[in-house]
Amino acid sequence: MRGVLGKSRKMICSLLSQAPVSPAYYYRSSPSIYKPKPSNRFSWGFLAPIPSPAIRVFCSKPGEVGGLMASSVQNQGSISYLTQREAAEVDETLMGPLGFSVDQLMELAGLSVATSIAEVYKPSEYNRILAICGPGNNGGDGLVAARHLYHFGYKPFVCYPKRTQKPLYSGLVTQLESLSIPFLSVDELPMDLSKDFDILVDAMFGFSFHGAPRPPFDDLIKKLINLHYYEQAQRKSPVIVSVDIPSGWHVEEGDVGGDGIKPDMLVSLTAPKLCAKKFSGPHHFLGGRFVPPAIAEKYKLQLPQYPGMSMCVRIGKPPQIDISALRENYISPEFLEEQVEADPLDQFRKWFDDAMAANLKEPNAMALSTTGKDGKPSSRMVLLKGVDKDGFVWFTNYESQKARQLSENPHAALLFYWDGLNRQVRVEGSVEKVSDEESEQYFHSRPRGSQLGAIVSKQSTVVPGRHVLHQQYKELEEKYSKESLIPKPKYWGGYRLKPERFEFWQGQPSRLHDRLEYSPQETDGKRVWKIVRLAP
Ligand SMILES: NC(=O)C1=CN([C@@H]2O[C@H](COP(=O)(O)OP(=O)(O)OC[C@H]3O[C@@H](n4cnc5c(N)ncnc54)[C@H](OP(=O)(O)O)[C@@H]3O)[C@@H](O)[C@H]2O)[C@H](O)CC1
Ligand SMILES: Cc1cc2nc3c(=O)[nH]c(=O)nc-3n(C[C@H](O)[C@H](O)[C@H](O)COP(=O)(O)O)c2cc1C
Ligand SMILES: Cc1ncc(COP(=O)(O)O)c(C=O)c1O
Ligand SMILES: [K+]
Repeated sequence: MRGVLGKSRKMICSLLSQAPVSPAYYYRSSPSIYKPKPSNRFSWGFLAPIPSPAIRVFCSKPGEVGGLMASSVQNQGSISYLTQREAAEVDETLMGPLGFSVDQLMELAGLSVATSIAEVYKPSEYNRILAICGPGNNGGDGLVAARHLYHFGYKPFVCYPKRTQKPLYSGLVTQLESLSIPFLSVDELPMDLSKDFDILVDAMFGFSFHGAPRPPFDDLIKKLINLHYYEQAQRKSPVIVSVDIPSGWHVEEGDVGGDGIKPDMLVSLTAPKLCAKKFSGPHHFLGGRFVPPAIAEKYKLQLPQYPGMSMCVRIGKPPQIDISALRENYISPEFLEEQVEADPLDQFRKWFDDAMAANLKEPNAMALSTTGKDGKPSSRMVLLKGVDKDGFVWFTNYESQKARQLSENPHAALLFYWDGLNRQVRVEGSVEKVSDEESEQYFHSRPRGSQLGAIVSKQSTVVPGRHVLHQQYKELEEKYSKESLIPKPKYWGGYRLKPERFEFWQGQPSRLHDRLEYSPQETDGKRVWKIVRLAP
């Protein structure tokens, strides 16, 4: 089967560098979550999937995103809590026999704080951040977090009233100044923080706090406490994110008098401290993904698994989900008629290259919708395995539901959704089977396991149990030793959709999306594509 482009990824990326905007300009108000770089070579016709961590998020109110699910959700009862002495000991061990420097730990701790914030609070709704940094390492975490949050697209400010000239800290200050991040003195802070900031990062004190807060931190802590009364008066107030310990709380007994700050988020570092048991805010995260087994064993740490490559993990359950508030506010470059390719296939290739360059997961995954003679539509995901001037190709079982419907009604719709770029592409047309040669060639290009799977699976029929499939698979594995050719089943092969309509959709703010439709017109006996803009 001929693919259309045999371009290497390098060539595609260099093409992209001439593109008016790079994928980085496509902006969803969703947090920047690290995605691994793809390792697979890319060429048209045979596209390999790109692994990336499965991350699902839920939100609880406009602009607020819940948190990581799956293995990160733990019953808080099974979590360990460190005493103040244990916390100090762990740090000493990490920075002594275990070879870490305080710079490294502070960098990782600050990054954990920033990623925890980004998991929950979208920069489009919670953009202005004030990091209040104390005189010790907790303050250093705050300085590091401010720098990362700047690069995540937030607008950070820093209040760092008691500075030390230690190179580590003055270096952090220089880094922030080089980004023109404003430093505000205590006197420069507004009396009422609620109007000027969306997030307050409490990086004043960590596990070395003791006694009563001394100036100027006593007043700063009071400012944060007062916000709680605004909240009670139903006034919008900034969320408070406490680093490691809610400042002013007793490191072990917590908010002893009950009149301390009430953070919305607590980012415990390395492991939660005893005071975290008294934390009742909606978002408790763990950061500091550097705990070696020696420490975990010594302190019998029970901690949630970090998912994928994430630098933070939620402790406990995300807050109740308000599904109606689940939305992204798409911000993208405008998509204009004068910019697009005359041939929709060229336009598709351009957008597909962008999706590949943006490292989106399986950009060749598409929803395939079919309808049989009963007029009842059905949809499912399939993988695009080739596209050229003749059409869009996928492979499947010729006795499945989709196959039955296509035999009754040989028309279908394809839908690509490239979320990282706020884009969807719709392709509709008539469908026919590809040649046996194409099916044979593709079938034998698949991993042997997939070939055996295709034989085993009477796709879309009822099976008594998964063990039946696995037993049959095992028998076939023995039957077809490593070298022998696995015969393609007659009931397996490809389909090609010959496009009769395309629509390219680019998400825009306020739902005023760009939609450009291509439909075929006969002009002087030639088929040309007419391009119109559809209302969003
Ligand atoms: N393992 C990790 O993930 C790492 C976490 N880190 C962070 O470091 C803090 C602990 O840092 P440390 O410097 O030991 O302590 P603090 O940041 O809590 O603060 C110490 C300074 O605060 C002063 N202090 C103490 N009590 C008061 C008070 N009541 N009023 C005013 N000032 C106070 C204290 O002064 P002293 O005179 O008491 O010495 C210090 O100047 C930990 O919690 C993490 O956030 C690191 O990043 C390393 C890795
Ligand atoms: C991302 C993804 C890609 C898929 N790709 C294919 C494919 O290329 N071919 C296929 O037969 N099934 C594929 N499937 C499985 C189909 O979604 C579906 O379960 C199966 O084809 C049966 O559909 P049917 O009963 O409607 O025919 C894929 C599923 C997912 C989630
Ligand atoms: C059941 C099934 N058949 C076929 C395919 C086509 O893809 P591949 O050849 O890469 O397995 C897929 C892909 O997910 C699939 O799930
Ligand atoms: K703190």
